[in-house]
Amino acid sequence: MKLKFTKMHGAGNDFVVIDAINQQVDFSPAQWQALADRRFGVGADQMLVVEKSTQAGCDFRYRIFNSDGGEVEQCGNGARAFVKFVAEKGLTDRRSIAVETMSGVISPRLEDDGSVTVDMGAPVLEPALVPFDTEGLQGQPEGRDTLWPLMLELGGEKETVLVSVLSMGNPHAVQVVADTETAPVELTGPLIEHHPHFPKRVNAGFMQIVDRGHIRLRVFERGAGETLACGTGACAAVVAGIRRGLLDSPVRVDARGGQLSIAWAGEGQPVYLTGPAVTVFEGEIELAIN
Ligand SMILES: N[C@H](CCC[C@H](N)C(=O)O)C(=O)O
Repeated sequence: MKLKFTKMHGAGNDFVVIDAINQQVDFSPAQWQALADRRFGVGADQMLVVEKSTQAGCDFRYRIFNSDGGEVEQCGNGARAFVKFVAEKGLTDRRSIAVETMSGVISPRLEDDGSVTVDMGAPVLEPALVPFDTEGLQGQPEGRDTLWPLMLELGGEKETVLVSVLSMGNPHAVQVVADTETAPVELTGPLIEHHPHFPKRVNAGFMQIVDRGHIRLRVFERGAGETLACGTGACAAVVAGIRRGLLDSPVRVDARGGQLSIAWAGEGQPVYLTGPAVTVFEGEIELAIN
């Protein structure tokens, strides 16, 4: 079957965006993986699916599939591409929309300068809801945050990393490192992603504090590996840094693929993510796997 898609990115985190209102889209994990493959398919970190919402007050439903084929709860960079896509395709004449996701309603808004600001909702800080199993772990309070020790096994060597754990609808484990460029992201990222204390796996963030309003961030994403930017990862890192007393809102986040800005007014308040959304090309693909 032929599928129309739009290739987009948000600060280098790249997406295949699909209108499932005017096309029939019902793929298996294997088909999503095939679409995301950078050699045999279109190639993307995530696939974003646009549907009509049945939820009162919502304009659209937004489904997200990682390049490993798994459906997930949230994607911040994708939310910016989503609102640009529906505006460009004439699926709405509104610049600010309410979008239903697996983890609740988010509200992206197209700004006059072409950037997009997304109300990502409030962070979830209760470990059990992340979900994170704290059984057998001794948390260490730091400010209003708690640092949790994760034991990692690396080539027979044991290493413990201290992480902040929270959810932006999807799970995040964030650690502070001296220098993101020399941080062992490729080595420890997968070990954290698959750590047994995270029953749904986890996105692993590596944050370098530049000053109280500026961080550098790399994220080894659940189900996608390291990406050039992670919107929910940027939200999680800034929330963790503010709770630890290391950062003041708003915070500039330098990802490898571009710059994001995060604002958070504190406990119970929504996190605002601002950044670019770029359309790269339109395409059509005949999906071989049925
Ligand atoms: N890999 C993430 C989903 C994509 C998040 C990221 N691309 C963003 O911009 O938030 C997860 O499994 O939770």
